[in-house]
Amino acid sequence: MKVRVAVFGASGYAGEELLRILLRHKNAEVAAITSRKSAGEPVSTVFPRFTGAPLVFCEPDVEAIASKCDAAILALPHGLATEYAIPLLNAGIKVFDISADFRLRSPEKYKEYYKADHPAPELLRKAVYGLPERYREQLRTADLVACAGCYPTSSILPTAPLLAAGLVSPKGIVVASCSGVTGAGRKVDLPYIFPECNESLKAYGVVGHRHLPEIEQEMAVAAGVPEMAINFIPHLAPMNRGINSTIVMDAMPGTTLEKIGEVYAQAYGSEQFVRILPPGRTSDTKYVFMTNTCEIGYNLDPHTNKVIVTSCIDNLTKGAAGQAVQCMNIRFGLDEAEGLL
Ligand SMILES: NC(=O)C1=CN([C@@H]2O[C@H](COP(=O)(O)OP(=O)(O)OC[C@H]3O[C@@H](n4cnc5c(N)ncnc54)[C@H](OP(=O)(O)O)[C@@H]3O)[C@@H](O)[C@H]2O)C=CC1
Ligand SMILES: CC(=O)N[C@@H](CCC(=O)OP(=O)(O)O)C(=O)O
Repeated sequence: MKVRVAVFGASGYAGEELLRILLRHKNAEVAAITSRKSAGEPVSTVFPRFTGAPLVFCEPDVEAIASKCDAAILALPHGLATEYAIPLLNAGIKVFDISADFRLRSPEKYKEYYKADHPAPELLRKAVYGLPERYREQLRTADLVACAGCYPTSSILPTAPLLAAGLVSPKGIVVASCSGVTGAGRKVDLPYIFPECNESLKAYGVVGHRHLPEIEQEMAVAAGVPEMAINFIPHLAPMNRGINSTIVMDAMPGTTLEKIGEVYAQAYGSEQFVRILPPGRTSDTKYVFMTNTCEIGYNLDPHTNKVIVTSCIDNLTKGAAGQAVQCMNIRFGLDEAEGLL
């Protein structure tokens, strides 16, 4: 079986990574790639690495594209997904949205952080959160998948099992994350040009970043509490791709390194895309570069009684395109790792 996949926003960074994965995927066929600026151009004009692939960018014309695909992956700037998702869903296409548009369950939180009413709150209820290690069963039947964000993926995977097992307190958690510059998209904008971000490491959005409610939402589900309040401190790091999140949590009484290791082994021992390092080690973006893996290291500091975990992903793979394809593989009953190893 070949799933016919349309990629909306294929000329961006997430789009490029989707094409890299989908072109080697045994059970997927790229049915359409969209870009307004490059419509009519062969894919190699924008990405020479795909020279030889018989793909030409087209306008994001939903009706024309819906008739020739089974799945649509939306790699568009946030705020646009609803206008594409509704007609695609009506045409029976499975939709995998890489943007943030359907990730928050609460329309009120969406309004607070995205400064607009959600255009289709009923779709927030319908969407399944696209983080396979947490929602695999629901993904098997999902029509609309809200792929987890990049910072949230790196934050939720290492914390959820510890919160669920009661090894750490849900109060007072601090997540400090560093992202490569491709996280900001393929655009020309002063803070992201080479002289500005090279040889520089800088925090931004230290209060109220738009990924904060997404991380809190999923941590609260894991902890079994109605709401959580954490600090999320993103940084722009002078590298192209990769995210490292360092997460500091209060250990609950009786928490030991051994227990943390056991909980991780139970949660992720059979997961193909989560690597738990031996106790005392820290994760490194170098070892997840261009992979769909989340690498997690864990430590316990007896001096302050804090659990300190580090977690690395490639923002474009496990943080975006790889995650979307992993969700698509699950939804279509394919080998979950197809195209991703
Ligand atoms: N970069 C990352 O690490 C991650 C990104 N994401 C999310 O994935 C989405 C894509 O990100 P990224 O690839 O970085 O973004 P880019 O800016 O690199 O690419 C955006 C793509 O969308 C197209 N596009 C832009 N505006 C419109 C429009 N109004 N209508 C139709 N198409 C449009 C662009 O092509 P054209 O303008 O030619 O139409 C381009 O192909 C975003 O929502 C982002 O937040 C999620 C996780 C990680
Ligand atoms: C470095 C950088 O600018 N990162 C982006 C987040 C990356 C991203 O694409 O966010 P989504 O996962 O919500 O789509 C930011 O801070 O807004």
